[in-house]
Amino acid sequence: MRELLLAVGEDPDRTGLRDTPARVARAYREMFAGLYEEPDHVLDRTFDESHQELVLVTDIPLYSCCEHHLVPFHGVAHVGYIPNSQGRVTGLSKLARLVDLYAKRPQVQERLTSQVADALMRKLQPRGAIVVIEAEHLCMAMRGIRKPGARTTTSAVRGMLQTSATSRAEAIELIRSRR
Ligand SMILES: Nc1nc2c(ncn2[C@@H]2O[C@H](COP(=O)(O)OP(=O)(O)OP(=O)(O)O)[C@@H](O)[C@H]2O)c(=O)[nH]1
Ligand SMILES: [Zn+2]
Repeated sequence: MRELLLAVGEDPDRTGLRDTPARVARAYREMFAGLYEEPDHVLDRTFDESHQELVLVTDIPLYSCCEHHLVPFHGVAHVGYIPNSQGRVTGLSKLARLVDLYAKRPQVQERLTSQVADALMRKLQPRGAIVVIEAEHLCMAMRGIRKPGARTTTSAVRGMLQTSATSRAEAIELIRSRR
């Protein structure tokens, strides 16, 4: 970080910047903590609720970091799944924890979206999963093309939510009509 400050023409020894490299190191440790966490552990505890229809958590706030520019992208994630025939469900907070874990890595939005869906499929073996992420990329807002407000939507749909048009339509409708 000291080298970086020098490279942009700053004086890393001036009072305001003296603690910055260590401060940024601590901030990065937090922002990229997901690199050191095991996603499957998030979903270790499940409950047998014999619920076999859609479970959907919408508007999970999301902060991640674009791996191309190392600047933030932020928005919301909607995460849903249809439990398997045993009705194995996870705690609702775990869906948000999963989003957080993968968001706290250098990311691209597409990979973040599919990683969450794939972790759900792997661990819960649900009949289907859907993840939709809507985000604004600051690398497109504050620099470069400079289009603040432009929003990117990505989706990852697996299993029955991919193959059954009715199931997918129900989930999409619930995501669209929220609030
Ligand atoms: N697919 C995808 N692209 C992203 C994401 N975040 C940032 N980008 C894009 O990554 C691309 C990197 O393009 P480059 O041409 O290598 O970099 P650049 O010269 O800084 O590009 P500009 O942003 O167009 O100025 C840009 O088009 C970004 O908009 C993401 O999550 N997914
Ligand atoms: Zn970027």
